[in-house]
Amino acid sequence: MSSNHNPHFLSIAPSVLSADFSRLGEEVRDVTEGGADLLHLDVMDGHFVPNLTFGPPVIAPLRKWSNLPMEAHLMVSNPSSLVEPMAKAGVNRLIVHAETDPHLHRLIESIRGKGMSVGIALNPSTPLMVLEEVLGLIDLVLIMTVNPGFGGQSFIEGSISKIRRLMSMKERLGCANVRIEVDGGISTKNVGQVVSVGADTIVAGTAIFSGASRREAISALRSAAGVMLV
Ligand SMILES: O=C(CO)[C@@H](O)[C@H](O)COP(=O)(O)O
Repeated sequence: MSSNHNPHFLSIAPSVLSADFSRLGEEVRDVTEGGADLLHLDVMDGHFVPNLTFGPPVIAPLRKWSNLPMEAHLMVSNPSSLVEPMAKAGVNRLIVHAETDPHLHRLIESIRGKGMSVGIALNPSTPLMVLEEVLGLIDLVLIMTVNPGFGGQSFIEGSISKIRRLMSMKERLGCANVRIEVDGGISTKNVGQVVSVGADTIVAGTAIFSGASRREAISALRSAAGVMLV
C-alpha cells in the first residue's frame, strides 16, 4: 500500500451518473464484471443541487444486475424522507450531506436503525469541524472534490489538504476505521495522490464510463493508485 498510515484497502466505486441511463442495467453488470468493488448511486433532487437524477424505483431493480454493495449518495434537501425507501430499495450504505440536516445525529441513528451503514458527505466549502461530534458514529466520510451536481468537473486541488487534515482528525479522535471516500474529477492522473494522503474509497464517473472498456478503466485506476486489493 503506498500510504503508510491508511489501514484500509482500496475500493473503487463507479458513479453511474456518467453511465448510459438508457441501458443502466447493462452498465451496472459491466462494471461489476469489470472489477468494481461497489456501486455509487447519485441521487439528486433538483433542489439541493441543480441536477435531477433518480430514486428508489430505479435503484431497486439494479440488484438484478449486480451483487455488489450499493451506496446511495443523497444530494437532496430532505434526506430523512429517503432513509426507509432507500433501505427497502436494497441500499447498503447511505451517504447524506452534513449541509442538509441540522439534526445529523438523529439522521445517523435513523440510517443505522434501518440496517444501513452511514456516510457523511461534505461539500468543498464545508469545514471538517462539522464531523467533530459524529465521526465516531459513522463508517465513512465522503470528501466532495468538486461541487456536487454534475459529472465531468475538474478536481479541486485544495481537497488534498482536506484529506490530510481528515486523517489527522481520525487519529486524534481514535476513529481509524472510518473510511475516506473522494468524489469528483478523479482520474488516473490524480488517484495516486489522493490515495497517498489517505483516501481509500474512490468514486469515478467519467474516468470509468467515458471509454470503451469498463474493465480497463477500473484496472487503470487501480494501477495508478498503486494499491493492492484483496
Ligand atoms: O456526485 C457526483 C457529482 O455530484 C459525482 O459522483 C460525479 O458523478 C463524479 O463524476 P466524475 O467527476 O468522476 O465524472
